[in-house]
Amino acid sequence: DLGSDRAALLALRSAVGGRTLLWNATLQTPCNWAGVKCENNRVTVLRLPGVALSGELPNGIFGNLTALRTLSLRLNALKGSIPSDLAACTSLRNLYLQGNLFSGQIPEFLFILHDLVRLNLASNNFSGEIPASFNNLTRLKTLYIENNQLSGSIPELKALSLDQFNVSNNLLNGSIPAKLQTFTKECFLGTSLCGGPLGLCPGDNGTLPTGEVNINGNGNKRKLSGGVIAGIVIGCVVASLIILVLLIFFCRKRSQKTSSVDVTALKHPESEIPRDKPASADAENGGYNNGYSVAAAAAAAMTAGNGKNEANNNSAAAPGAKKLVFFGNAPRVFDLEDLLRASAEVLGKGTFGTAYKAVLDTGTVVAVKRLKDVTITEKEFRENIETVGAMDHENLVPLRAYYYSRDEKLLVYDYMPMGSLSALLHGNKGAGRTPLNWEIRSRIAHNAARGIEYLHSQGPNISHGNIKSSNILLTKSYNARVSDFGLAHLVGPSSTPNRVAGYRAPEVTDPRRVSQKADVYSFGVLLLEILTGKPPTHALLNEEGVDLPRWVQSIVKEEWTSEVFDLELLRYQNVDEEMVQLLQLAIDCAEQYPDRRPTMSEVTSRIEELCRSSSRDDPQPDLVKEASDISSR
Ligand SMILES: Nc1ncnc2c1ncn2[C@@H]1O[C@H](COP(=O)(O)OP(=O)(O)OP(=O)(O)O)[C@@H](O)[C@H]1O
Repeated sequence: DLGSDRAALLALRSAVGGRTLLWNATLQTPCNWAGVKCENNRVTVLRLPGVALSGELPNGIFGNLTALRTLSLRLNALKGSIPSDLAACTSLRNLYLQGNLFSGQIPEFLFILHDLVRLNLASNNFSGEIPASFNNLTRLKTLYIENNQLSGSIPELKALSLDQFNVSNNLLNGSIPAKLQTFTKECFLGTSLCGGPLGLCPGDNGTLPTGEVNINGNGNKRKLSGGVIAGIVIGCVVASLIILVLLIFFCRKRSQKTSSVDVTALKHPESEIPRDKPASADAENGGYNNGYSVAAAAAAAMTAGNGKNEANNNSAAAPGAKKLVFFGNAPRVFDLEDLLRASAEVLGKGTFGTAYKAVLDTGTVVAVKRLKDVTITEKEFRENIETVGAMDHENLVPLRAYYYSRDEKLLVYDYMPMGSLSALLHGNKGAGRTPLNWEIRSRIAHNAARGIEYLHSQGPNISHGNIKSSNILLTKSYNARVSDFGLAHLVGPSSTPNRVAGYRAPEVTDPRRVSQKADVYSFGVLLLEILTGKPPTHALLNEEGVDLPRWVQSIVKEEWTSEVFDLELLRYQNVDEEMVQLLQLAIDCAEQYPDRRPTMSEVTSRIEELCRSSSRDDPQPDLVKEASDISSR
């Protein structure tokens, strides 16, 4: 009954949960505890993903939770074997244990659970062979067992009709059974398997096709004759020489080009920006230097060397180069002339150039970014900017238009009146400060995650590349929008200011070589910043400062404690479970190894899950939860 379910949950908490599961034990019913769902007075769903559970699951707990249909303990630090009394949970349909440290063989008792539909044991330390008894689980649709130490060959799984399957990164060998050969090769990589998507096995049809070497197999390579080897070596040497000659040729061409750019840059030096006050409003403080008017001068600087003059002397410019290029079908409400006449004010100087607030005659306010150090070609620039302009999501700051000429590159964005998250968190500590309670912070985190998730959904190679709190801008109602996306691809090599380093994933050694997983890292640091109220700095650059991920991890390792959280946040409420869950998510995102970080869509659904009670603008949380349950990867 519910009483014994409740007792079992509390036993689970004291065995592996420590203080991370802040379930309110004074409540008689466990049905409102985070991660718990009931039906007909029994606990049917237990989802505790990524909440730092650790240690071994003892026997005697799951034997009581016999009505469980979904059990998710993924992304924790559970070790040892799966307790055998789980066999009593015969209604179990979904079992997600991926991302733990479970070891030993895949236990036989799992095959009594005939209702299992989704089974995910990936990214653990399971060893031994894949049991043929999987054939008992005739309803199984998902079998993920990748990233383990499983050995031997894959048994025939004739009784199963799987939709999802992955055995990659195991010690498996032998041929892929016919029934599984419909899955793509990614599902088998990192093993010594052969056949199906990985190509023929030795001995299939007598021999390997001529010239084919099984790159996946370990002992399956056929010996090549001395003549063939000599041929390959000579071929490689000749090819390297040709590449070398081509490289020298292109480098020469490129250096000629660079010097011609330098000459034109001298004609329109940066010094045209008024120097009465440095044009570097502290971006970390929001960059709103009211009363500092650069007005017409800045507007002129924004378009230095172009406009009317250029019409006469820049005949090399592409057709339309003297015009603002607008995105989408929206009517052109202003043109370059209007922008020139606008009064402008410096918002701040960033990695890619200086940002201005420009107020047009019509009253329209826009933010104009004047890019510096653009070294890619015009064609590349226009292609890249088209991709940026095509992005359309309520949590992205829309890029309305751009201007490109040889000497000037301008980007026109919607102006965001409430400034940046950086300014909100670290600016104005005195009276008149917007109090940042949990509701606002968690909503900003959710909005930003959605914006980045949208970007990532546009293609595997699309990433933001510069996620940080000064690029999270706020609307009047404190909804957040992500800005500055795609700019890393628009400029050439340039030095990156120190403050970016605190957000940069450890594997990103060249700031332009960004990836979605690197974005997830930066987003993790951003979450830590939201929760701790501390700006990230880089240990190497500022020994006094905090390396946020390391600092938080060191505290969390000792004991879960309220010390990590921003005091301002704690002024409104005690540390509660959602805050701890968001902290755990932040730590997961800021994992050192990219593969261990969640994807942005996983991040969004985890935030949605934990915001459900506090956020009113949560879109269809149940749908999202179901989706994350099914794809739980
Ligand atoms: N559309 C906008 N509306 C309002 N303020 C903006 C807008 N775009 C940028 N800002 C503000 O202008 C300042 C400078 O922005 P900018 O993006 O040039 O630099 P940054 O964000 O500090 O660094 P980076 O160039 O690396 O992104 C920041 O404080 C930023 O919050």
